[in-house]
Amino acid sequence: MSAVSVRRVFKTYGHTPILENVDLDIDEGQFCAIVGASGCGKSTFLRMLLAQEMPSAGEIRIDGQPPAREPGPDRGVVFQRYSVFPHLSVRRNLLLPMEFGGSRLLGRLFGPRRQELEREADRVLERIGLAHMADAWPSQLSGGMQQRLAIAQALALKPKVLLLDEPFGALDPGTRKSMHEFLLDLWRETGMTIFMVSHDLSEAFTLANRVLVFDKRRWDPHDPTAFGATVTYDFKLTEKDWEKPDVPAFGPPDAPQPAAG
Ligand SMILES: Nc1ncnc2c1ncn2[C@@H]1O[C@H](COP(=O)(O)OP(=O)(O)OP(=O)(O)O)[C@@H](O)[C@H]1O
Repeated sequence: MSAVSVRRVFKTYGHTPILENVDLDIDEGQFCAIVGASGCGKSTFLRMLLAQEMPSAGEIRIDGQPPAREPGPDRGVVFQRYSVFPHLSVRRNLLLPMEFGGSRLLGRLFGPRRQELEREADRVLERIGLAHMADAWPSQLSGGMQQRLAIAQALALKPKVLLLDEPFGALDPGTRKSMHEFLLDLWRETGMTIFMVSHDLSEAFTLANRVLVFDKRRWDPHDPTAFGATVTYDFKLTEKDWEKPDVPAFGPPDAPQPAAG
């Protein structure tokens, strides 16, 4: 059974089709990058995996079940804009999901298990270059630092499915590279299934082992909103073809091309 199955999913807002006939099987442990033109429905697709939106038609299954409406350790999520708790220190921000993961019924943990988690949190903070800020408030961190913390927070739960919506967009190139390595290490360690929306093709092809291109198959020049997007290319990469393949430019197939000069 696929970890995630998407069967003939359509999504419409009002009368406007956004996605049409998306049909996918994602294996457990696959790292799927989702790329496509702005506004083609990539975030909408992620929101359907989170059950924040329902398909207008078709169905989505995660481990054979419809995606749960409640957030839980089965799915972690990171959005482009960092979303950490402003009233908790950096260390507490990281400990909170760890405690939640380790003690779902009992609430806060105490004793040796808690000390173990604190040591684990400190190791992660060291790893993401925030050890010196462990006792600071999020407001004292730069945007890039806050995003690193948000990513580490989502990963702390070791979710089965991780959903990333442009998670590295706001990071400087050096930080971005070290967060790429951090994510890849955790992916290899945990074998979680990852969906990552990215506008950066090289990032998509460097990190993921499957790249889904969302685009419109049909295009009405008189009404650009007449048709929704679907998966037009599905690149399954092996270690050997980790190099970026020749990917066509995004855009509707029959859209007028900009005039040269
Ligand atoms: N709640 C909503 N109600 C109505 N229209 C919406 C809603 N959410 C998204 N849309 C529209 O659906 C389309 C797809 O939006 P979405 O954010 O999924 O695109 P995207 O591919 O993630 O874009 P970007 O790359 O720019 O982030 C857009 O035209 C957007 O305006």
